[in-house]
Amino acid sequence: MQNSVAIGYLTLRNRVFLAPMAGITNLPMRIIAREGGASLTFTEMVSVNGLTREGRKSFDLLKTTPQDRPIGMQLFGDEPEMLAEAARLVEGYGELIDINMGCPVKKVVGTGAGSALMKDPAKVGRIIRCVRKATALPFTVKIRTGWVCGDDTYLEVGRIAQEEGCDAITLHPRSRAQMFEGKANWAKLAELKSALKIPVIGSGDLFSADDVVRMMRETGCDAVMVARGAMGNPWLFREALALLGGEVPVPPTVAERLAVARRHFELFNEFEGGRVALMEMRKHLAWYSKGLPGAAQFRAAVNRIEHAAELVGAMEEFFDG
Ligand SMILES: Cc1cc2nc3c(=O)[nH]c(=O)nc-3n(C[C@H](O)[C@H](O)[C@H](O)COP(=O)(O)O)c2cc1C
Repeated sequence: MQNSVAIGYLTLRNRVFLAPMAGITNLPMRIIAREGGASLTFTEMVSVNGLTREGRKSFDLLKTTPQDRPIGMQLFGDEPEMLAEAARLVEGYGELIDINMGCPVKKVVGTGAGSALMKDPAKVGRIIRCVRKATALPFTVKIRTGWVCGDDTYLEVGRIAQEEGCDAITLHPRSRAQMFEGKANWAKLAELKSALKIPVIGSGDLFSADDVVRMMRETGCDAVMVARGAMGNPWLFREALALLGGEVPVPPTVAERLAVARRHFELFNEFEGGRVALMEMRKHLAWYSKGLPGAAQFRAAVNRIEHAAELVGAMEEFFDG
């Protein structure tokens, strides 16, 4: 289970990916996850409206580096032709195209995109047909179980995705109405896996190496995507890979925590610049320090810091001290 997996012509060196997260899986976070062991990462979702109107902000979200490859570019929109046009525009920016059919937030579903598409499998079919014609890149969709509980469309959407030429499908087995409440229903992931021939990627409630192994065993899914569990814990990837390979996972040492937090800050400085780096690191340091003694005081101190050198000092004191 630790071995490679193919999505279309793209071979990934292992089956543990970093999931797309808007506002979080930017370039520094993706590099950190990759150095932790993730074999594939995704951009934050990018609006096809923005891309087709040549919005600089939308193209900025596709910013990547050679060490951040292979990368999946996640698009959101609801118009088949616009999604196809966006797929053509981004073709040179990454290795895989994914369409977001799972986002539950009002701003997105209000436009007919994200999980609103789970209400209309016929439209999903038109979108996939159109995008499939537009790009030769490996192409996937990421879905939820349906719009509301009791009105599941994931099996129908899954079959359509396979028939129309998707190379893989990711399921986060919650309905749109559930948002992030309750538990992800992994039995539905198992059902989708047995219904399809294309690879099925599992998402939902992966917070430890043990969760990753259990999801793969219980559902038979071909790969997994870690989302919230990777925040402040990029060691989850190496721990999961160790456990999948029959080895005992090794938790991070204090020195590793400090080294990775420092590296994360350096990456933010390199790619985003000073002020953004400081602001972004506040969020990540809250995650890196979660559960450690003195975390609350550390967070409060970090939130007052205005200079890079001071932040590094606070990190050294907290993780090393
Ligand atoms: C803050 C946040 C932002 C997210 N943004 C996206 C997104 O842009 N595209 C997407 O397909 N899923 C997005 N997701 C969903 C995750 O990719 C994942 O499917 C979900 O969080 C379940 O996995 P988890 O339990 O491991 O967190 C987001 C989740 C969170 C918590």
